[in-house]
Amino acid sequence: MYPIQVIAEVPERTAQAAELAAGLQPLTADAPFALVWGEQHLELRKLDEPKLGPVFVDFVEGAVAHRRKFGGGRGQSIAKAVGLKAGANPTVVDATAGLGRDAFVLASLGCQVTMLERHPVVAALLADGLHRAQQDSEIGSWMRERMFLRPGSALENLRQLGFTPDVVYLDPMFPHRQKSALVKKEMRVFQSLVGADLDADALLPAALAVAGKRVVVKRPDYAGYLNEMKPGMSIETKSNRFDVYVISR
Ligand SMILES: C[S@@+](CC[C@H](N)C(=O)[O-])C[C@H]1O[C@@H](n2cnc3c(N)ncnc32)[C@H](O)[C@@H]1O
Repeated sequence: MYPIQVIAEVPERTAQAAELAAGLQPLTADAPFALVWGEQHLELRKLDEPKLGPVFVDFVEGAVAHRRKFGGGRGQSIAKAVGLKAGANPTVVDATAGLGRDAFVLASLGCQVTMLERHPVVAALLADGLHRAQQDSEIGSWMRERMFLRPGSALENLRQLGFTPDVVYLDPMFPHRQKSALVKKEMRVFQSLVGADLDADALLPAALAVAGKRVVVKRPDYAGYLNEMKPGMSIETKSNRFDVYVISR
């Protein structure tokens, strides 16, 4: 059961809200979370902590858009981790898509990225953000060609991809070490909805079985290796680590 209610704030969104609610059954009327369809977008609110603010996906003007314009381009650690080089744009399956930020960075650098997301609320937020970005006059054309979403469990979806991705990228939720007040407001709402991905270890063998060239796992710098498997190399950033498993078949 998802402790969430679906609300249409404007009449034009009533049908979409009803469709979404039907897919999320059963709902609880007094749920602490609400998915709210407003005029512009779909957003997640934590009703018992309104100060935390809403969570929604914005590839056009949000923080990821800023990073696309002013970030480190192909010199970024995530780009090096997936093997992006001049003339090499690997195809990527992001098997733990979340709010699609990492996937968007890779797509904006030229990768074709298929996102898998099992949490239906997160998948709904992602689908809305993707839809709006695909209509945008600046980024819409390449978004339509490079970013795709398949809702559902990665363990099943990875087996049924129908193609061999160069890279499978994993970033499962890890319990946060920082004091909760220090965690960004948006992340607190997201984390309290999704919780820790306690079954994450199983993703690594599943990813290694389908990736053509490498599997990349993003971890906080204080976390151990996923599935306790030592990677071939690690790329460290200020607070994260990209563990890279190169495939040799
Ligand atoms: C830490 S978030 C990913 C954040 C993402 N890298 C970003 O940049 O926005 C982890 C996400 O993976 C999803 N997830 C975890 N295990 C999964 C699985 N087996 N299949 C599909 N999605 C999964 C969770 O629901 C959660 O939304």
